[in-house]
Amino acid sequence: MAHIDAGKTTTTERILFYTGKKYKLGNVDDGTATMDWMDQEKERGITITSAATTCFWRKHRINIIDTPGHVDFTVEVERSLRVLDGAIAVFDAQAGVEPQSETVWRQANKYHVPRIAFINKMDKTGADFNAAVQSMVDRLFANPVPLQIPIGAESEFDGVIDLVKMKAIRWYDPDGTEYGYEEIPDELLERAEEAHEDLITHVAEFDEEIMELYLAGEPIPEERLKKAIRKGTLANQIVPVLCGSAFKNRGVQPLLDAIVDYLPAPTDLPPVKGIDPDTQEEIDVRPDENDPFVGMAFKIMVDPHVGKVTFVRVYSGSLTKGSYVVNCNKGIKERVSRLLFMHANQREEIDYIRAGDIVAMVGMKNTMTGETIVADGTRKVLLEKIEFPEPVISIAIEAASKNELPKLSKALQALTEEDPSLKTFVDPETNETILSGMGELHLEVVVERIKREFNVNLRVGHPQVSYRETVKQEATAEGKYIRQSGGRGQYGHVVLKIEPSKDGISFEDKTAGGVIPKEFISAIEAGVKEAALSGVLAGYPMVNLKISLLDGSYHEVDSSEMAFKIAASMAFRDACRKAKPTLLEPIMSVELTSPEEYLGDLIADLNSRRARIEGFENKAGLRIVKAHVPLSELFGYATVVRSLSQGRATHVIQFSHYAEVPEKVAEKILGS
Ligand SMILES: Nc1nc2c(ncn2[C@@H]2O[C@H](COP(=O)(O)OP(=O)(O)OP(=O)(O)O)[C@@H](O)[C@H]2O)c(=O)[nH]1
Repeated sequence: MAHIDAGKTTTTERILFYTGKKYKLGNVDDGTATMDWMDQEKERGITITSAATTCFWRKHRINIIDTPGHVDFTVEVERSLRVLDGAIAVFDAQAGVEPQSETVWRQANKYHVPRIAFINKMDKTGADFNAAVQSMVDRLFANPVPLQIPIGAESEFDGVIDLVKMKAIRWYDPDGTEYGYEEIPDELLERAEEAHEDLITHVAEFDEEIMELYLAGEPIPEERLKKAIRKGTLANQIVPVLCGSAFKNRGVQPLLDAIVDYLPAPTDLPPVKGIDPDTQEEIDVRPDENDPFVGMAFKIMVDPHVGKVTFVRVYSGSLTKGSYVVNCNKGIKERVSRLLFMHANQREEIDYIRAGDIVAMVGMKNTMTGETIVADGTRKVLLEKIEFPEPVISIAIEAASKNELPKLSKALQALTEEDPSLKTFVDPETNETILSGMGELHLEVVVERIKREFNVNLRVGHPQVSYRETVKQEATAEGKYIRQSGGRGQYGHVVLKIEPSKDGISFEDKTAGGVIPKEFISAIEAGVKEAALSGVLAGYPMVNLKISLLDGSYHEVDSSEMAFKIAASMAFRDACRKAKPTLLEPIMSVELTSPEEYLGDLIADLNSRRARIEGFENKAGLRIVKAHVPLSELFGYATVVRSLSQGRATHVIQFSHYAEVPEKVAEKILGS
């Protein structure tokens, strides 16, 4: 995981090369990287989807997911961190911690994922190992502990010093396959000894035995030190730091050693908590092959050769191909016809999987990302869902001719199944198909895929902001849906209160004494939630509402779920109109990095975009500006930054929060 361009894909490629899964070195720059298999990834030189792959090192199986660095594809990072047990955070030795690394670091914190840091690009001009490590402290509040220091930097970079073994490691051929341990060069001995002592004092903070040995001035055996580093890493108390240059084939084998030595095996982890969907009781899901099978689907992909595959992390038990599983979220049975290990763009058929594996399943039809599957006939378990952010930006698309409509709908179904941050719907007013996603690049990539992979000619509108609606005060309203025109009538009657809340939409039944029979309450809730999908101001989805059902009445014969649903929707819309409805817009956090001389112009420009400047920082001779800016003001921003700074400023935009649209601006949006 890392910021865009830190070198994740290059590092992963090297790992595949040295572990023997690939016989030729692939490069991102000439489009031969195996991990970036989608055409657009090769053309754009970025990772878009995260491919899962398996390799072996020192008799350990390592499952790797190479994640994208661009903010528009954070869902890939989110789901990968949700199912992986450890992470390598790759940093650029010259740039240090960059904005997107902060985001992924927070995501890894959320899932308590132990990490190792790899300071890559030690060969690059301006590479500075110590500054990069310090930036982990300053910007990530991490506790980095170097296990290596570099020998030289920039074009002089020539290997690393292993502070655990207290040896130098040097590589002897351009491919980096031959390497060996040597004595530490004299001129670096003093620095290495200081760094070694630093390592020990760090580890001694949480390992008493090492503290005692250290205080007594006794040598600490290598194995003992490694054990302590492993303990600290697993407990997320320290982050071991290594360095190298993936591009120049230096430093990757020790990184593989560190994965084996310091990152957890599935069996090192505490049981995962699940719940029984029927009784809501908590269940411990243990990483034990002999327990019943429990797995989580975390990615759906259409593989060009095998068709639809579902990537599953196995948390417990084992499964053979051809077995039936039960999807506990949907209560349906699915058959797993084939099991595959994916090696980037190749696949290996297997018969049997077990706890800890990450595997591609073929045959499941209805299981979606984030759903739990168990072996048929065993206890049901629900694992915690994966959270995905809401899309903030939309475009209208249209098939160029009617004949292409079936292909378009097939494309949309496949792509939304694959990508939970992509939403699509038909605008009832204009009849246009709307695609909503995380950013301009995200939607651009999706549109290209529809054109190329599904062969649909498309007309594409301009990007639009996904607004939301909410209310500013409390209001109560009544909804009656009563029809008595011969035969069986309709009778639904509810009184609802709505009020602003912090997030989401919640519904509570506050009626007592059966004024409305239980079986209609869920129809009322469904009616309210459906109505909330399009707000009363301009039809945008409503958020941040608490809805209470206060009162109502029913009719012995005429009441039906449908009648209550309609009554609820009427009451809800009426209450919203009374409760000061208001428009919300997505606010993005923008981080600009620029040489001082362009700062004035860039800030003046930001101010013209309703920006709120949050602060300034200095880093490596550059100025960093942090600001909050409404998304509607940011279309085409990249071009402006480029021209105002002669291409020398860079920026990162990511979603921050929703905020009320100022009245003047809202009038314009609603009037249009
Ligand atoms: N000098 C130098 N360049 C490197 C090194 N590693 C990677 N690069 C270059 O940095 C660029 C980005 O590398 P990638 O491996 O695509 O980076 P990434 O982190 O996977 O990028 P995204 O997937 O798009 O987020 C490419 O041009 C690489 O050749 C390195 O060790 N030294």
